Amino acid sequence: MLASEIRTGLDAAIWPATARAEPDGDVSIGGVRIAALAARYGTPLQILDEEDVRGRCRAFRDAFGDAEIAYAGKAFLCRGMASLIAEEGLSLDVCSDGELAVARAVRFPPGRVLMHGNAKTPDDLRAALGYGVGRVVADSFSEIARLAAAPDGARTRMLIRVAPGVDGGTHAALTTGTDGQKFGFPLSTGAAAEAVRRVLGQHDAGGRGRRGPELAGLHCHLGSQITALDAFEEAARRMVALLAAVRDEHGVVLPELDLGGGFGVAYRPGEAEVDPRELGERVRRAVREACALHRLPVPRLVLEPGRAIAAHAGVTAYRVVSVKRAAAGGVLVAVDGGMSDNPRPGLYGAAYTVRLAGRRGTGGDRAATVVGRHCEAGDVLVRDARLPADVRPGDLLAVPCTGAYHHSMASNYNLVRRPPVVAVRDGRARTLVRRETAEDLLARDVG
Ligand SMILES: Cc1ncc(COP(=O)(O)O)c(C=O)c1O
Ligand SMILES: N[C@@H](CCCC[NH3+])C(=O)O
Repeated sequence: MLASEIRTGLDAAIWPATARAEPDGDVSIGGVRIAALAARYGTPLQILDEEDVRGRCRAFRDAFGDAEIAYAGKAFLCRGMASLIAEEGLSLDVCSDGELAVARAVRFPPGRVLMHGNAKTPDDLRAALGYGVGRVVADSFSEIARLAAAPDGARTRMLIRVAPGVDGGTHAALTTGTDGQKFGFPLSTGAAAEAVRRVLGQHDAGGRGRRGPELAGLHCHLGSQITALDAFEEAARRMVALLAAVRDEHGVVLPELDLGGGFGVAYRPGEAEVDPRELGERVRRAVREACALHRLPVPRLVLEPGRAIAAHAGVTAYRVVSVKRAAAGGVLVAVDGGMSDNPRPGLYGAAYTVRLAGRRGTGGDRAATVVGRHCEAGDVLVRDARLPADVRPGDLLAVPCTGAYHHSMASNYNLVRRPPVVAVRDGRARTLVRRETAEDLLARDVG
């Protein structure tokens, strides 16, 4: 056991920073016990450790010096989270007018908002330009033309999203830096250089000064849940080479280089995870060295971590509804949530750990599969789990590392109501997002 594990009784690499195993078998987070939270808010319940989020924001800021750290809101966004991100001095990456509406609701500083998306709708762009976001990350030639033609277009700043042809070795559905996927302008085909040409070509058209947005720099994002640091280094080198090619062709030194996010986290003990400090050292060194090679000034870096900020802060508490003996041995433990609050096992084969909370189990552990309540045989939350032999209906189970891409990807499948998100800190809990009600479900059903 690691020293940290002995101190908290939990694997610190998996559980939130303030999580503690209590002597009676319960788990507390932010000084509040899961059993107390479940009694007050019901289950399923998504718990967010505020200290954990803040600590990870600071770790990224410390690791990257004067770089801009933009939290990727797609991982988990609500007003409380946006405020916390703003307080910690991070910027915010949004990818829809819906995410922007949340930023707007807390008056997130517009200059620190980046708008992404491979298919931004007219509403997305209107909202971005209307709010005066700091950068729009252009993803297609038609978007470049639309921005040039937009009434507010000339007042915004733009990054061009490049697919640098680097494979981060993650799940195919999460790979976004290679050729042949839908995001960005491929480097290999010359499309990225052509995108730069189009934007800069608008600037001196007819000697009338700049039409369309100012080109602030280049962007790439290799994908998500990547742990190979050499992939980020290689992308940095290729992107700096493109910055140098832009300088050589146009005489323009672009000031910003956004290397995206995608930093992988450990969901289970022993899994690899990106250490922000090591990432910062290696990526900054790769950029510095590439800039020296090309005799370029070092651009201002932007990083966009989503999962690495939010994942570990989240724990989902479920109530056991039934326990069945499984034909293949062990037990099937069915809980009151499932693929509607965590679609990741079904989508990516994602694996989790689970633990009994609220009491101490007896009789040793046995093999268990934790399944959800939905009408699909594939609604499995945790495979290959081990749970106390006496686990029974009414028990609480806690699944760690559910802070990113859980609430944000939750659905109403089977018209199940989405769970609340409750932030905990210093012995207090506060609702960030309340539980959905039957009235909520019926509110849009106007037929
Ligand atoms: C453009 C962009 N930036 C940042 C992220 C955040 O990724 P992650 O949550 O893996 O850090 C994503 C999602 O993969 C993205 O599409
Ligand atoms: N939804 C994915 C991550 C997608 C990243 C967004 N660009 C996941 O849960 O792992």
